[in-house]
Order: sequence, then structure tokens, then C-alpha cells
Amino acid sequence: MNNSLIIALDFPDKRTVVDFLKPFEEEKLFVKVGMELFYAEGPGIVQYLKEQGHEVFLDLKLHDIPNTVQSAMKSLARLGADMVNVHAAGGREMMEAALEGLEIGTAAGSSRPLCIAVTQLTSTSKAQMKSDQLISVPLQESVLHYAKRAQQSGLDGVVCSAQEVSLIRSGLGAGFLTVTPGIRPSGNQEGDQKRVATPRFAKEAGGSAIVVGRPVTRSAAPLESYYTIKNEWEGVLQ
Ligand SMILES: O=C(O)c1cc(=O)[nH]c(=O)n1[C@@H]1O[C@H](COP(=O)(O)O)[C@@H](O)[C@H]1O
Repeated sequence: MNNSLIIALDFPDKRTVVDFLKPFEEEKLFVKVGMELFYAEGPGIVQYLKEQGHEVFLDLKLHDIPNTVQSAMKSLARLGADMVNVHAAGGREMMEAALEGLEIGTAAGSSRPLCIAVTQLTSTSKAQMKSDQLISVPLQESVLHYAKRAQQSGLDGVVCSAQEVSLIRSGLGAGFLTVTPGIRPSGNQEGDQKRVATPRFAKEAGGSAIVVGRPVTRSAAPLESYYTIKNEWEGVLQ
């Protein structure tokens, strides 16, 4: 998990995924299946990607009452994903229920998928957090608070922006995962992302993994873009 570059397969169907992955034939990737792809293709897409030898982050961001989340996680545990997530805003009881569901649902002899919590979405700015959620503390404080609740609930880590990684690292220790979307190599459009960072910034901050979608999936040369980002993330470029 540590040092992973996770590609967000934000595509409408399996056919598009298969086409996109063709140039990556030689690579065993860490990919993310989000709502768009999962809702279109169902559990079979996770199984397919695992059969191709890829690691899979199943990003469905569960956020519901504890009982519902526990039951849903029991089902998700059987799909073979390596990592799943919830919204920390669902609260400690919900996060504990998520973990219990995963533990119950994981087959004997298999390992439980990692479970991480989304803190504040990387598409949220401080002004939006205040107007939409009525949270007036600095954004970093809100993220750290959610991260602490996730750790107290027994989760493996959080999703946050690279801008909050060093704060979480110093507050909660290096063993707690920080998975950072909102990655934009210099020159890339931010789009709907608000708290962005370069791969180099995320690496220097000590992030566990970066999640990259459009800078690779919408690139005219996805394989090239992937390697450029990977090299920057792994510190090969000076
Ligand atoms: O949980 C996530 O993966 C996630 C959390 C978050 O706070 N921000 C965020 O962008 N993501 C996901 O990370 C990916 C980022 O994609 P790009 O903005 O295209 O690089 C998308 O698939 C988002 O759903």
C-alpha cells in the first residue's frame, strides 16, 4: 500500500477500462473503482481487475446509519477489493460498524480490506466547508479531527489532501495511512478540485499513496503521463 500511485478508473463501462488499460499491459497497477464504474458494471469489474493482477481500491464512500453500513461492508468484503472507504462524517459508531462488517464478511484465510475514511473532500474549500457544513474551524483542524476519529474507530487511514498530510503524520503517527487525491502535476487543470498538490509535494509531505484520475485518464498519452507522475512521486526526477 505504501508509496502507491492509484489510478482512478473513472470510466462509464468495462469496455472503456479495457481499452484504457491496453498500453499498461506490462504493469501491475493499483486502480480505483469508483461509483460511476461500479454502478454500471457491478462486482464483476472488481473481480476482473483482480484477475488481471491489479490491486483495487473500491471507492464507494459509504455514509449511512451504522447498521446499514455494517451490512453493506459485509457484502463488499466478499468482492476481493484491497481497500474500501467511508465518510468520516458518518461518525465513530458508523466507522466501527464498517470495520465490524468487513471483519465478519472477510473469508477465513483472506485478509480484511483496508478501510479508510474520507475527511473533507479535496473538492471542498474552507469557504465551502463553512457555508455548506457550518464548520467554522480552520479546514486543517476539521481534517485532523476526522482523522483522529477514524483512528479511534480502528480504521487504517484517511483520504485527505496532500496539504494536510504532515499535520496528520505528526499528530497520528506514520503508521496511519494518508491517501491523497487532488493530485495535479504542474500545468494540469484543477477542474473541480480545490485542495490540490503536485506528486512531489505529496511525496515530500510523507503521503502513503496518491490518487490520480484525469491527469492520466484524460491525457492524450496516458502511459507517458502515468510514468511522468510515477517518477515524480517516487522521487526519480530531481
Ligand atoms: O475517495 C476518493 O478517492 C476521493 C476523495 C476526495 O476527497 N477527493 C477525490 O477526488 N477523490 C477521488 O479521487 C479521484 C480524483 O480524480 P481526478 O480529480 O480526476 O484526479 C476521483 O475518482 C475522486 O472520486
